[in-house]
Amino acid sequence: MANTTERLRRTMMFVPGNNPAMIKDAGIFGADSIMFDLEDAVSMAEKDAARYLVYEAITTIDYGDAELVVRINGLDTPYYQNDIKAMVKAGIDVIRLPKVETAAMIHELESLVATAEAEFGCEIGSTNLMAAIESAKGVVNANEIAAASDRMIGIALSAEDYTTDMKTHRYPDGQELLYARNVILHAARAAGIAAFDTVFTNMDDEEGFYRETELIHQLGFDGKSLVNPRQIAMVNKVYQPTEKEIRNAQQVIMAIEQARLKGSGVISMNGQMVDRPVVLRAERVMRLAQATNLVNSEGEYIGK
Ligand SMILES: CC(C)(COP(=O)(O)OP(=O)(O)OC[C@H]1O[C@@H](n2cnc3c(N)ncnc32)[C@H](O)[C@@H]1OP(=O)(O)O)[C@@H](O)C(=O)NCCC(=O)NCCSC(=O)C[C@@](O)(CC(=O)O)C(=O)O
Ligand SMILES: [Mg+2]
Repeated sequence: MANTTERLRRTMMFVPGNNPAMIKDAGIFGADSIMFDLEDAVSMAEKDAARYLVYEAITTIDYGDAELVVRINGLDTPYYQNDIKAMVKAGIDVIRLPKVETAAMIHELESLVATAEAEFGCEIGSTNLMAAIESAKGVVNANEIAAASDRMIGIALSAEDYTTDMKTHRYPDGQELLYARNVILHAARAAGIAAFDTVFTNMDDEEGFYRETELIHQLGFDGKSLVNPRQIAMVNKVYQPTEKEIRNAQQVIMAIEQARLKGSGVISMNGQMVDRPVVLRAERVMRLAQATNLVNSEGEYIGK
């Protein structure tokens, strides 16, 4: 079974591992996950210094409730083994492996992580994993990658490298990503793990950012990789359930309880059939509403 622990992962913000100022303040913006980058944001000359800096940050700075993720260097580099050792020793929550193309790559990562956990006296299995899919081969093998380990918490689309591999580039309507987004989403859902959409890199195009976030929310992604703190509030706004959705979810949950008391699993509410999938969706809306403080402990809508 995959690691299905459900936590909010709407926003996973990249923080360059060689930038002390950004690393120091990364916790103040309210990202669900902070992702320290040791890979493409860091030049070859700074790889060792960045690893050391990120290790120090994780072991000394209080990032509150944020999940701490590190994007290590790829398995085709001379850096990944030292990255894994240092990050496991630091007690990182999640290791994100870039440019994953096969399940065997996740197996190799898993084995090195287990060895490091044993070496540093960490609980075996305490380090979660995720994969970034950045090529056609990765998309083709997404099902096996998503199911490759019990430690996997999610898979992410990485559109900058992916569109390069596909001999195209990114367009405003995102048609070039439609197939990969759907494959990644289905692979994640089939494996019971999270799916993350790609970064949006034009900081001045707020309208484009909203359009893309609304699309991936509609498709069913858990969240998005981000490059800038200004993008966090915009994603949260799209992912926040509306008052109408919350009130409807409350009604659905009350209606089905009444139905169950009468021995039925299906009921009509305002002309709408309410059965198990409708109830599961309503429960998810309420979990999101609780996590975002839109309801009180009694489940009553309190807004913001
Ligand atoms: C984009 C920009 C240059 C814009 O600069 P700007 O100067 O316009 O930013 P401003 O908004 O003015 O900053 C206001 C204040 O926030 C601070 N601040 C900004 N960003 C912050 C941040 N990320 N973390 C903490 N703090 C931050 C800043 O220091 C300032 O603080 P202060 O001075 O105190 O006011 C900057 O954000 C940035 O460098 N981003 C990270 C870029 C990065 O990591 N790229 C690699 C990952 S993608 C990749 O590899 C492709 C991929 O692999 C992806 C995949 O796999 O998914 C694929 O293939 O698709
Ligand atoms: Mg990339």
